[in-house]
Amino acid sequence: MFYLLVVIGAILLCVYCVLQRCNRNWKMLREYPGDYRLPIIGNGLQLGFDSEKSSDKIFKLWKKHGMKNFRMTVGSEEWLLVTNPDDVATILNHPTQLCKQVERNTGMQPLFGNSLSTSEGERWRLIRKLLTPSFHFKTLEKKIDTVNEHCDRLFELLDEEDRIDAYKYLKAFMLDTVCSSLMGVDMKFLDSIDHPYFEAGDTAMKIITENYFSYWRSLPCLITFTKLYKETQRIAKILDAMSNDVISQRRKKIQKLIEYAENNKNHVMEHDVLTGKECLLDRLILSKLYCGVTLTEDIISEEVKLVCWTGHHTTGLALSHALYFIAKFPEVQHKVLQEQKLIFGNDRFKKPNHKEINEMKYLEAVIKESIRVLPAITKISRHLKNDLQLKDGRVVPANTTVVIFFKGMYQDPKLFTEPEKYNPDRFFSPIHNYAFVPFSSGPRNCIGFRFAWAAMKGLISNIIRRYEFSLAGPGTEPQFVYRLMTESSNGIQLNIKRRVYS
Ligand code: HEM
Repeated sequence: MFYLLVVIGAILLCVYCVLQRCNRNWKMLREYPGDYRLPIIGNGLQLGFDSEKSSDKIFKLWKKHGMKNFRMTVGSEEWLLVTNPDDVATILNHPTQLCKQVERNTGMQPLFGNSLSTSEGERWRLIRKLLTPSFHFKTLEKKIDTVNEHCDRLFELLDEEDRIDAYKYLKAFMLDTVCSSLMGVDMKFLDSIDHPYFEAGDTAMKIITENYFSYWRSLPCLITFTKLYKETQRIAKILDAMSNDVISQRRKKIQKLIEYAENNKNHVMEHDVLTGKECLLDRLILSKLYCGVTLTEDIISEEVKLVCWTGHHTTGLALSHALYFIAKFPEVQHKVLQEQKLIFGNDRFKKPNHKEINEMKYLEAVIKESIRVLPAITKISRHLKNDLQLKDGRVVPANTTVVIFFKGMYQDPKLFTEPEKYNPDRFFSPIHNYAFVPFSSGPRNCIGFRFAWAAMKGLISNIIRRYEFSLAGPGTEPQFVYRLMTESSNGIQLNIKRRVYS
């Protein structure tokens, strides 16, 4: 009887503590605008049941609450949606608030395990440190050479076409570039643009978005009976097969290189495997050499899967969207071309180098404006481990999910005048340093941002001197959907014609 009373007492104490804590959190959160919350589901119904439309609904709520930071309760989780750039700076630059949102991680983990983008603590620190040298700016010149090489292969295909779905070609181009530059293998995806990996990669994005907005996702007993679960298993197998293929091809190459080095002792230090900067996969496979820890096969496979998918999907979308706007606005296309002529004269075939890529300021503004209008990633997040004070003195309590809502920020007239207009020139006027951070910032920013810029500017520089682009015409206008990334459900259909220089 005594023990029973102790147990009941302990349970009551716990309940009391939880209620107290919620109450404390709620007192802090209700300082922000937001709607009335229903018991258990909170404001969940306001997101609806179609995950593809949830981001649009959040956008409408943001407008309703004065285009300012606002709160929502989704199931049992508290969200603060942030669009104030001063607050974005505080959050992203925080040295210890580095955990990602629980909902997003639950969405990604079935496909990408506990890889760099979802992990925290020791695992995240170890892998981040191990992979960072592969993205160092000193490695860029070589990466640009790889971009140029794959452009040649891409143009052999485009020369045969007069109309393309840019997604198909540019995702394959990016995946080949990622595999060659970072994995040290030539996978030749451009030779099979209908490879099942691409359908799997697209479906992965839908699954992550659906998981993100499904309240019942954290009940595994319910999930295992759903169609979504079976689909997730199917996609996971395809993504696994691709990364395992990449790893086994590189392992064979490493083996050959080591044998060669053993037989030719003078050449040992000359090879990439032993200088170890460029090839990300070598750093994973030979991790003992670089960080003193041997990684398991599972860890290597998860990291390769993540880098291949995220590296080609985000950049492939951003590139396609930039070409879409270039095709839609002939005056923008003309200015991009003029800038190329200033750099290369009338040479349509000169491959750009790092210095020339840095000179392409107008092209950079075009890509930025394309990402602003169609955010490659619509939101990023941090799950707060401790209370966090924002600039106006209000405190966001621990356990809140802070969602940096890019889609809202980029449409905020306080930050971008006439935000509905596509106007690359706006990037030549001063803007708040944290009003536009598509690659995030601070200790957990996008590890691949330099590579992404080099690939995007390198590809467009090559392609725009070779072809003219226009929209494919009535009935083909892209239907944009705001998943965790912005995508068109019917691709990006463009007319393409060999360019004649006047
Ligand atoms: C236009 C292209 C790209 C965009 C817009 C983009 C954007 C982002 C953003 C917003 C994040 C989240 C950062 C955060 O939560 O603070 C991220 C993370 C990441 N990105 Fe990118 N990215 C792009 C290309 C790439 C490429 C080319 C690679 C690699 C080849 C890459 C690899 C990663 C990885 C591994 C992470 C996780 C980093 C971590 O959590 O430590 N991304 N990216």
